[in-house]
Amino acid sequence: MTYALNLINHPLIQHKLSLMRDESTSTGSFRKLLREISQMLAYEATRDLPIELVTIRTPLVEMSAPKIRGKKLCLVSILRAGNGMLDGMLDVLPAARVGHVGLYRDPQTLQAVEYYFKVPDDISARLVIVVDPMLATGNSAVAALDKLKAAGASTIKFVCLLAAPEGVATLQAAHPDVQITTAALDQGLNDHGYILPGLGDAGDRMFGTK
Ligand SMILES: O=P(O)(O)OC[C@H]1O[C@H](OP(=O)(O)OP(=O)(O)O)[C@H](O)[C@@H]1O
Ligand SMILES: O=c1cc[nH]c(=O)[nH]1
Ligand SMILES: [Mg+2]
Repeated sequence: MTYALNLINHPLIQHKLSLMRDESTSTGSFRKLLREISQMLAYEATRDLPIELVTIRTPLVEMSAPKIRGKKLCLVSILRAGNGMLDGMLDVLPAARVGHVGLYRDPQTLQAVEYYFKVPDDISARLVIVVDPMLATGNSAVAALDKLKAAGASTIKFVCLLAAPEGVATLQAAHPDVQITTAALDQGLNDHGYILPGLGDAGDRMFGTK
């Protein structure tokens, strides 16, 4: 079974995303907006977490109260740009463990090149939420998920800000068990593998490196 794309059409997210796309938006605003949108995407991506009723005492009475049941969380950031989403996700999910996958996209081949990999030892026992703002060709996401599954991860979600149809198709073909949540599905890729209309290079805009 392949998960349907989880496209989040919330007006607040769409408004903030339009500000991020605007080329005149400053580095500081870009970072702040990505953090805010990621808080909301964390909320949407965890909508289906199972809950159980546990007995607690309020200051007045005993009650059966809902709490999240099942696997604990591990957020995984695809460096560098994933770190901009990680901050917002951790605002909402502060107890989550965190892993990092260092990947950059070779500008000629558009293949992902790995330079770092560090995840919690107990990743196989956790629900893994992988974050990267851009799903373009899908090569980086597929490479990250290949490595995470090899390290034992078995329940994985992927959350991004912008997706190209090509990237969604590639990721769903390689990892049909992974649900993709995104704030927008754009038109496609240009000749250099950039998302159109997109927002440019997410890492460079977030860190001011160009
Ligand atoms: O779907 P793909 O075609 O693989 O492209 C998406 C990747 O490109 C960007 O990273 P980049 O390689 O620019 O690295 P950076 O985050 O360090 O800037 C982005 O953050 C994704 O990881
Ligand atoms: O449009 C794109 C594609 C890949 N990486 C980016 O940062 N932006
Ligand atoms: Mg980049």
